[in-house]
Amino acid sequence: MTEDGRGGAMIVAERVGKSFTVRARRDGRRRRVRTAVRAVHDVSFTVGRGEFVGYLGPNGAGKSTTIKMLTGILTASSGTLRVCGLDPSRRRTALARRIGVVFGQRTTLWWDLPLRDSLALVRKLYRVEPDAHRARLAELTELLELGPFLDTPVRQLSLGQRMRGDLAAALLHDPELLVLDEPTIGLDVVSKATVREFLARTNAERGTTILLTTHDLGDIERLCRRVMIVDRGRLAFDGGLGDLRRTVDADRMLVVELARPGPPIAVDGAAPGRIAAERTEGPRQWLRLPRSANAAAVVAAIARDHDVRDIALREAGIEDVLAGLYRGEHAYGSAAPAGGGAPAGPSAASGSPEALAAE
Ligand SMILES: Nc1ncnc2c1ncn2[C@@H]1O[C@H](COP(=O)(O)OP(=O)(O)OP(=O)(O)O)[C@@H](O)[C@H]1O
Repeated sequence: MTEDGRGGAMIVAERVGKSFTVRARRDGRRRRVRTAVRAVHDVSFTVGRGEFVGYLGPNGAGKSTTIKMLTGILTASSGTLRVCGLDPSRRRTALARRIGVVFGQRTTLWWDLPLRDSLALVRKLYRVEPDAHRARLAELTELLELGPFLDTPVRQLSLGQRMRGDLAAALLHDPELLVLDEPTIGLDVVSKATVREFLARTNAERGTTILLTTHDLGDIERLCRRVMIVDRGRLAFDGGLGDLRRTVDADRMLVVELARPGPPIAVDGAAPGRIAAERTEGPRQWLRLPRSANAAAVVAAIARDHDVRDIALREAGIEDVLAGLYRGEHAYGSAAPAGGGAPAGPSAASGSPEALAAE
């Protein structure tokens, strides 16, 4: 990478950590104790120019804290961080000219101003030349379909309209990197589709690097070629969605439709343990198949012993995979993480504060 980050790597995080000091009563004691909460622990990764990366994890995993460090809002407690070749907390203003940031839960627009005026102020903040601004605004207006509400005060915009306005504000200065924290939260299916389509085009056609935090699995499946999963402050997985499915060895589900309702089906001998229906609904039954089970043998055994109308084998969707990971049912694979972080383990310290000192 060159000094200014134009060579290839857009984000380089090396063993980045962040601890917060909080004061809380512990074990019913009256005195409050200062404790350190490790929100992010030794996270290392590199994001290359032009990548579209999902940054995922359960609530409280450390995603927002990471994004705040990347954008210079928070300073890392340990490790080194470079975004566009800059140290975000020391070069916040210089960095702001090169990145765009959207927080789905908050707007950066001026509440009382029409969207058009809000965007004009953004132009001034980022010192975009008037001609470049006009051209870029026209382009964003078309892509994000802003036309019908450009002259409406931001406070009167629907959530979906406001989000499109926020995206325009974040991209008016044509940043190299776009950081998004839950950009589709609360949006209806049509607005989500518009936002996703826009993001996909921005990445593909302008080459904008995008880092996306979301709990919306549709966002991930539609947009992210690479996902990083943070769990209790540690980077637990870094790879493609397909790799994630393979790595976690997620169970498959067999859905059997019998000719008539009957007792729960059970099959012996096709896997190390017994496979039994975990759910029945009239003539339909659901059997969970571990990866180690021989699906053909299970299907043959059921067909031999039951009057079967239909059988379908459902591969685990990304939703099942992530739900299992977050609940701790699957171990993260040893292939992860790339970039040098350690797999999550019982020693991960986020959410388990360490006492510093009694007040
Ligand atoms: N300012 C703060 N002071 C103390 N603790 C904090 C602070 N900000 C975050 N934390 C703690 O750090 C941990 C990580 O929080 P963070 O907001 O980064 O998680 P997240 O992955 O973004 O969660 P969510 O998906 O719910 O938004 C949590 O245990 C949280 O309580």
